[in-house]
Amino acid sequence: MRGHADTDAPMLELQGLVKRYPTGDLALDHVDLTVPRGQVVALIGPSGAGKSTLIRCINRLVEPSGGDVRLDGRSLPTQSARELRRTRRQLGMIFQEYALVERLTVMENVLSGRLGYTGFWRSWARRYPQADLEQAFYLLDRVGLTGFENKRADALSGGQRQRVGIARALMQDPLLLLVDEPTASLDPKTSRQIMRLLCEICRERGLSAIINIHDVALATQFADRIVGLRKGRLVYDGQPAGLVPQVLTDIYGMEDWHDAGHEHDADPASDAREALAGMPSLSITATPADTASPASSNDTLHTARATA
Ligand SMILES: Nc1ncnc2c1ncn2[C@@H]1O[C@H](COP(=O)(O)OP(=O)(O)OP(=O)(O)O)[C@@H](O)[C@H]1O
Repeated sequence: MRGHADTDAPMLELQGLVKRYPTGDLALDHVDLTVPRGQVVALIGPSGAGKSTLIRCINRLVEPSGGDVRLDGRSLPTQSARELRRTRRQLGMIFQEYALVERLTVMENVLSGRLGYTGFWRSWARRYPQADLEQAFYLLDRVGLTGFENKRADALSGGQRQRVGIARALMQDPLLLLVDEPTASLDPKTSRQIMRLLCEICRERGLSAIINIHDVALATQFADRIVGLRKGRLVYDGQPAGLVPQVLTDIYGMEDWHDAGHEHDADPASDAREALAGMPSLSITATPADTASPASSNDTLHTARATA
């Protein structure tokens, strides 16, 4: 890994983060979150909870309305455009829709991760330093795409495209990965493979990540920590094992979570069985609501629980 800062600060700190859109929607309502180095956080919550907004406020694709975002000790909201460009190099973004350049090859797409370092003209002339080329080959091998270097992006499957997206983000040598619904367009088996790959790579590299993901089973299986958002507020912050039915109700609202496992068990498709094997959150056994306490003492949790 190259060029990482060496401070004792947490990798990411959100302090009282607020986002109110011009329409009046309050998407984030004073969110506090600290992510240490090397931790993989899954961000879950119902549609409209503010997950994408939170991810985008970190790299200022969406401008926060209030509060602070600190990356490795440096505050982002006040950075000038020039400083922000530099900071964004250190934030690897992986999108649901891959955001590849369709007519470029896999190798060119991966190398575009170095754009922020190499400069436009050098990239345009396709003159990348040897070290970047070697790194791109290495990363393509790591994500399982050796031999695909010269394929055009538009000739790839969804899973292969997401692997390119991961390699491209890693090419930036980021401090933090921001991952927005990486599996939303993928089948269950591919989703699981992609989530496993992402989390393995983070662990290998000591890389922190925030992954916005709808699939609670994948989140609990692969992430170190779960953060649940509801109506822009943090209502769960703790271990995957703490996602008991009462907590799921706090996050998503009323539902019979005990039935969820049975539905999945009944799925006849073998891919789905493979994808769903060993899902901790969906093999939940009945836990009395009054003993179901998440691993966090976050105050907003109790507020939200009271209103759930
Ligand atoms: N560009 C926008 N302008 C106005 N309101 C917005 C905008 N983007 C999001 N919102 C609102 O902000 C709230 C949070 O939206 P956001 O997309 O962050 O939620 P989400 O949890 O990512 O949802 P989903 O899981 O459906 O993607 C919602 O009420 C949404 O309608």
